[in-house]
Amino acid sequence: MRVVGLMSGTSMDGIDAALIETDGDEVFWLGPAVTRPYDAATRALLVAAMADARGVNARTDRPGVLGAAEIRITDLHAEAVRALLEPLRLTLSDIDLVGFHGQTVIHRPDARLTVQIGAGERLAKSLGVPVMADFRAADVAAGGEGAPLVPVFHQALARRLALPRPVAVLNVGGVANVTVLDGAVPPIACDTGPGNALIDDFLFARTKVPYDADGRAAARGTVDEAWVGEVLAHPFFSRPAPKSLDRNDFRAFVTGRGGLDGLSLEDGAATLTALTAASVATFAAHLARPPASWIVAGGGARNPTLLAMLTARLGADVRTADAVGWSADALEAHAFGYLAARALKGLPLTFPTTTGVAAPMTGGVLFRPK
Ligand SMILES: Nc1ncnc2c1ncn2[C@@H]1O[C@H](COP(=O)(O)OP(=O)(O)OP(=O)(O)O)[C@@H](O)[C@H]1O
Ligand SMILES: CC(=O)N[C@H]1[C@@H]2OC[C@@H](O2)[C@@H](O)[C@@H]1O[C@H](C)C(=O)O
Repeated sequence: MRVVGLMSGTSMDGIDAALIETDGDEVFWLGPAVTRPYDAATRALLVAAMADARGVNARTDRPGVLGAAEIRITDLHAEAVRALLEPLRLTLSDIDLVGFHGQTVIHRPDARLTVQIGAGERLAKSLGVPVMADFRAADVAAGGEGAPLVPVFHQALARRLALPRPVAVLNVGGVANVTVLDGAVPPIACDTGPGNALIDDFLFARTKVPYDADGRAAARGTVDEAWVGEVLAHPFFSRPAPKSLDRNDFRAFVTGRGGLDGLSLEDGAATLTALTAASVATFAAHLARPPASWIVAGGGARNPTLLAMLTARLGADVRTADAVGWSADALEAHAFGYLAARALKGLPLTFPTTTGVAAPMTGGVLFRPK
């Protein structure tokens, strides 16, 4: 199948669209990708939608601006698909399926609630292509964490890699999540803690620049190790996998810990970057067999200061997804193309060791164009 995967992650920076060829088991081709950044108005609408989402009790509730945000992002996803295909001289009739993650606005697996806005039916109608959406709902309804979903894709990709095992694939988006692959054993996976979200928020509050470009501010700063240690004392970090996070959970991690107000821009950025690296190292320290090789994807792979801190704190080989022939920027979009193909075939997406669901299960909701 030739599938377009679509991801709009917790950083709310835009939409990634990527082509993939797969039968839902093997990955035959990781194709080209595009990123369509959100404009300021869309980002503001999503921030407002996330605030309104706190009033959601059922998956179908759309209070406040949620309904408007859902239509806006659905139409932007349709544009992203067209923008991906046009330069490749492909048309929509060349595409078998679209995997549409949508935008997470609330994730509370403890309350069996996770909502990704994005109207599958509207997208299928607009594109004239079947759309697989709502990937997390079935797992959460069955008592799973609903995240991470990418481990089964990491496992398929890593089969071909000649790297010392165990291999860990670390995605550093707004939230960071990891998959540990160790031979035939099912992958162990979970969210590890903050990825870039706290760094982004801190940089924006201080400078109105939305992220620490190339980790430059952090590279000049000194880490407040005591603060990092205090945050890591939060029970989330010692809880064994599986476990997942909502972007809003981070507030609880840092509240009441003195904040970083007294630190310079550089020291604050260094401390938050170290927190991301240290939370990954804390996870690794709890494993029976710590990974020998780490592959880093997501926006964090572009941050050399973070990569250096990960190398230092993990004491293992750390390389980027690009360095092993994958795409650090498009890996999640590729993943949702792969997951869509699996879901179409009824193959499992989630497992007891990835989301804590009782038995392997498939997911996704298929929308056919009328
Ligand atoms: N050159 C760079 N230097 C430092 N950080 C960068 C760079 N490029 C991207 N980033 C970081 O990566 C973030 C975007 O990462 P990514 O697109 O992987 O997140 P996401 O997919 O939205 O999140 P998630 O995986 O949590 O859903 C940006 O917000 C920024 O913090
Ligand atoms: C609820 C939700 O959208 N979670 C995202 C988020 O962003 C990163 C991390 O937290 C991960 O668990 C998940 O996305 C990836 C793609 C996943 O499900 O594998």
